[in-house]
Amino acid sequence: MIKLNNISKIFDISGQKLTALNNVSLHVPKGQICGVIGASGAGKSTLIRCVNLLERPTSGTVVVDGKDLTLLTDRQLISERRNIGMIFQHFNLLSSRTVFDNVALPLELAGADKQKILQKVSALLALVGLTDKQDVYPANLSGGQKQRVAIARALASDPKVLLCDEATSALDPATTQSILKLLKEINRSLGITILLITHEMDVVKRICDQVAVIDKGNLIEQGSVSDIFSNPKTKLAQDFIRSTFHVALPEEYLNKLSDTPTHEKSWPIIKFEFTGRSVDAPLLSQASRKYDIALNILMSQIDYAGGTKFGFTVAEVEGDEDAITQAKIYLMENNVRVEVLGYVE
Ligand SMILES: Nc1ncnc2c1ncn2[C@@H]1O[C@H](COP(=O)(O)OP(=O)(O)OP(=O)(O)O)[C@@H](O)[C@H]1O
Repeated sequence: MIKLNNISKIFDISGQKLTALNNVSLHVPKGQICGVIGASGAGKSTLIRCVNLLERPTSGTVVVDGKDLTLLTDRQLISERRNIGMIFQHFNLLSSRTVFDNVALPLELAGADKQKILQKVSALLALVGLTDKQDVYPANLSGGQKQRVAIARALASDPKVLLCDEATSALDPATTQSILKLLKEINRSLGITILLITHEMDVVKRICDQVAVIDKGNLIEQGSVSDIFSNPKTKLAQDFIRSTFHVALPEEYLNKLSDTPTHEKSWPIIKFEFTGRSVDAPLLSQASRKYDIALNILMSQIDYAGGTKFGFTVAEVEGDEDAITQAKIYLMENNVRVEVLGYVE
């Protein structure tokens, strides 16, 4: 549905060339949700803006629903853009218009009659759960409600594609979850293809089918969410996945932690990280039994993304030094990442 072929975008800033996108190719099949993740300045906004030619690529082609947008006249482009809805981090609602009138705007611009507008806007407000807010002005809405209005407005022209530019970055975690749920519902019920950009792997984990990692204008890794989560190849992808887990040891342990064992009963605190490649078996119990070591679990977070189980467990490991080494080797052989965080008495 979306095909970016060898897109490059070079900005000219007072004679200085800045390559924001370097030969990027991305294909999002119909009905899929694809997330592009990257750090600040990586080129995410430029990439998503190239899809509806808000930003015209310096080279490469943009094909949406079989049409190469780079070949269209301005007039044809305006018409084709009706197929591509877009929502933004800061909602971009018109403050002088009510909720109803904001959603009605694209229909008015397309010359729809009053009856059609009433019917369509009412249905969209019901879809996003804002029927009771139709006469309210944006200033009197919460961030989540504003984004719902923006989603309804983006859907008014029955787009085939929805572009989401950091759509949840200005929202608190609970509201983020509710907006992501709404986007997933829209994707499923209306079959809309979604391309979103984000700097949070949590967003990708929640709703995406595919993910692409962008770094300094280059797409350095892409694939299905389950593939990338189970076998991230680049350090950046690994770091993004790790960032979805928060290793926060209890204060008491942090204060007692030293880099080296201080005496013979100084036990290691070990982080065991499970990826999709880890053998799906009770590995920690097996290691504990096999090598006669005791695991005092301090924290554990296991999650699923794209059907893959991953996460980590942090434990104080008590036992003979050789036994602990053997257990570590056993776990590593089963694709568990093992990291000694320090030692406690
Ligand atoms: N209109 C522009 N003119 C000149 N340079 C630009 C323009 N838009 C973006 N850039 C530059 O292109 C690079 C990529 O910017 P972009 O906004 O796409 O990154 P991003 O990943 O979306 O970052 P953020 O998450 O901070 O929004 C940056 O170095 C930025 O300064």
